[in-house]
Amino acid sequence: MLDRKLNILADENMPQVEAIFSRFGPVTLKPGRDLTPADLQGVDVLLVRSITQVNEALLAESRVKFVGTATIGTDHIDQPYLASRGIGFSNAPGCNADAVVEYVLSCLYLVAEQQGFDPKERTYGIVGVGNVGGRLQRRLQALGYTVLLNDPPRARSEEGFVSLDHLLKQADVICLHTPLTETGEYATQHLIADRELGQLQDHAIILNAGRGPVIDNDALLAIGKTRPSLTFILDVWEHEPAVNADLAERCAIVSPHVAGYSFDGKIRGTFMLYQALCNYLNLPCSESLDHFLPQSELACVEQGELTTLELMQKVFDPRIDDYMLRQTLALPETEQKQAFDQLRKQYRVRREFSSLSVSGAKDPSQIEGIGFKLAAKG
Ligand SMILES: NC(=O)C1=CN([C@@H]2O[C@H](COP(=O)(O)OP(=O)(O)OC[C@H]3O[C@@H](n4cnc5c(N)ncnc54)[C@H](O)[C@@H]3O)[C@@H](O)[C@H]2O)C=CC1
Ligand SMILES: O=C(O)C(=O)[C@H](O)COP(=O)(O)O
Repeated sequence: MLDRKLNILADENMPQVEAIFSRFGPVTLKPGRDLTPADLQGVDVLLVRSITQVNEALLAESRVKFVGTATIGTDHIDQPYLASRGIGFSNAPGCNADAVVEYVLSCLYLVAEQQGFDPKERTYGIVGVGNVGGRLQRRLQALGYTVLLNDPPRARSEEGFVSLDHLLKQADVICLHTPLTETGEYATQHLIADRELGQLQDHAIILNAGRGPVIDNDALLAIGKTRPSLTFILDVWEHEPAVNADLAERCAIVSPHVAGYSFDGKIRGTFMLYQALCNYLNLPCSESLDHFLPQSELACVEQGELTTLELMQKVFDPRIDDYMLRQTLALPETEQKQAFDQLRKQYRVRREFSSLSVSGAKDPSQIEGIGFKLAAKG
C-alpha cells in the first residue's frame, strides 16, 4: 500500500496510461516535446517518450522520484544524473521490437516487388543485434535467408559476427538497429559516413530504423546523388523532427519515426513501466497486460490469391506513412516539424502480424516465419 497518492505526469502519446497508472494517483497528460521545469512542480513520477530530454535542466528543482520512458532507446535520458539524485529509472526494452521487425519486413518486401527481386536471393546485414536486430535475425533465418551480423560489443564474448566493413561490402540489404551513442569505444553517431557508404554494393539497400544520427545524412544524400542504384529506406532522421526534404525525396520509403509504433508495442511499453514502478515501490503487480491489449480485433483471412506482401499490408502498410510524410516536405521548417510530431501523435491503431491468422496458407513455413499465425484447421 502507498502511504500517499503519487502525482504522475505522462506524455500524452501513451495509450492506456491513465487506466494503467491511476492506482498510484492522479495522472496528468502533457505534450512531451514541450515539458518545462514548471510542469514538474509537485510531480513524483515522470513518464516520457523519446522526444523529452530528461536531464538536470528539467529535473533540478523537482521532487521526481521515478522516471520511466516507454521506449527502447534511452539516448534522451541523462541516466548518470538520475543515479546521482537517487531517482529510479526504467525504459521498456523489447516493447516494440516486433513492430520494428515488421516495419523492416514490410518495407523490404515492398521494395522487392517494386524492383522485381526475390527477397530470398539477397544477403541481409544487421548492424546492432540486440532486441530488434536479434528478432530480425531470427525471422530472416526462419525464412531461410542468409544473414550477416555486426555487433562489436557482443563480439567481445560471442562468436558469429563480422566486421562492419565486411558486412557493408557483402550484404545486399543493410539494416541499422544500434542505439545512438556519442562517446565510448562503440560510439554510433555517424557510424555510417562517407567511408562506410563508399563500400556499399551498387544495388545495396540501406535501411535505418534505429536513430537518425547513426547515418551522416549529408553524406547519404551526397552519395545518393552520384550513385542512383542505391536504395534508401529511412524511418529516423538526423535532426528530427526536421526532415531533410532532398534526402527524403531520394529515399524509396520514408516515415516519421514510427517503425516501432504498433498499438501492442505502445501498450507493452506503458505496461513495462507499470511493472517497473511496482518493483521500485515494492508493490505487487496486480494488473495484467492482456487486460489492456485489444484481443477482440484479431482477424482471420484466407490466403487465396493474396501474396505475402498483400497479407503484410492487411496489418501494416508502410506506403501510408510514406505518403503522409511526403505531404509535409514542402512546408516551411517550423510547420514541417509540427507536422512530423502530429503524424506521430495521431498515429493509427496498428496491430502486429501475430494478430492475423492465415488459413489456407500456400507456404505455411513462410507465413509463420514472417510472424503471422496459422489458422487452426477444421
Ligand atoms: N524507429 C523506431 O521506432 C525505433 C527505434 N529504436 C532504436 O533501435 C535501437 C535498438 O533497439 P534494441 O535492439 O531494442 O536495443 P538493444 O540495446 O537491445 O540492442 C542494441 C544492440 O546494438 C549493439 N551495438 C551497440 N553499439 C554498436 C556498434 N557501434 N555497432 C554495432 N552494434 C552496436 C549492442 O551491443 C546491442 O546488441 C534503440 O536503441 C532505439 O534507438 C527502437 C525501437 C523503435
Ligand atoms: O522505443 C524507441 O526507442 C523508439 O524509438 C520509439 O518507438 C519512439 O517512439 P516515441 O517515444 O518517440 O514516441
